Amino acid sequence: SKPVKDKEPHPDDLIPNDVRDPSTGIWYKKGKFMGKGGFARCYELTDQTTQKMFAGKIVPKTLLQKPHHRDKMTLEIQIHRDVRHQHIVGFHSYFEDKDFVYILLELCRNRSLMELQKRRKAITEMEARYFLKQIVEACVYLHNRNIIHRDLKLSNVFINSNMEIKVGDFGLATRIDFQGQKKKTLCGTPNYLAPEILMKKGHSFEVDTWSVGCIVYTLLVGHPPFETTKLADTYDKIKKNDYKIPDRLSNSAKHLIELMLKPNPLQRPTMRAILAHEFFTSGHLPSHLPTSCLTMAPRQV
Ligand SMILES: COc1cc(C(=O)NC2CCN(C)CC2)ccc1Nc1cc2c(cn1)c(C)nn2-c1cc(Cl)cc(-c2ccccc2C(N)=O)c1
Repeated sequence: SKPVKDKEPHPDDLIPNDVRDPSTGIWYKKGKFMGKGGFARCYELTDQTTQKMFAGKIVPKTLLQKPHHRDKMTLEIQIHRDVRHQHIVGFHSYFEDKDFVYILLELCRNRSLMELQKRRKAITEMEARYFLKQIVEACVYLHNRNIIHRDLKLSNVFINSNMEIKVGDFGLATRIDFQGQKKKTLCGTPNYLAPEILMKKGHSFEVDTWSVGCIVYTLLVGHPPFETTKLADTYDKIKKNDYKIPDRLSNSAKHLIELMLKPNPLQRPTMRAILAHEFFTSGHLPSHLPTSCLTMAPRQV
């Protein structure tokens, strides 16, 4: 008879309940499992001295054996630890023990735009204006520092307890080393893939504009612009720039989406130009949103 494969220990069981940062001596208690992405599992981690809570991204070193994977993790940490902005997830610290790498990040108690969009489907233009402004401000900051995020998507745009946006997950981010440099490779699959990456034409900052265009479209329409049931068909639609904007959207929203989803990257607006677009002045731009927006549309004034 076939030998019964002894049950793999569940990854949770292997992560200690209490972890210590060797460089500070601070102990953290592992709390609730919050999600997983790529090689990482995310748990609440509480500083035992201050009781401050963090989102702890924990990566087993068994998954970082290949130098290529280790280098990617190192690059993610190097880029994220050097940025600091109101609308970018705060990087607190990172450390490792025998078995794991721990990255302590700003905890966003209202999760991400992915959960909000799943629950709400299409949100109002006023809410989209509010979220888009903060996402683009984070991108202006990153692009000014020659950093391309390359994986802007709903689940990487987090929402804190004040309903403020925090862009996170620098796992596919890269630095431009000189003016005009075009990146040729990208290992990983961004969710909202720009055509120039698909067609391997070399890419730069404009891929972030494309991704943010897909985010705005998805928030206002209720589904992604190029979504199909098969990945090959989605790639086909991206290459053909085959998408439709429903008439119910305002002209300024339609115009902005069309600009951000231009097939030719050189025709897409820079992040700073997006902030100057009439979409932001064509309707109310709230300074805050109530948490009720996570589950229902705000009353239209
Ligand atoms: C209290 O704060 C949170 C609660 C929850 C929560 O209650 N999740 C439950 C969903 C239902 N299941 C059954 C149980 C868990 C999720 C995210 C939170 N906040 C949070 C997460 C964060 C960060 C900051 N804040 C940062 C920075 N990175 N991540 C992060 C990291 C990784 Cl590796 C994966 C994901 C993730 C994975 C898959 C889907 C969604 C996500 C997602 N975007 O939350 C998120």
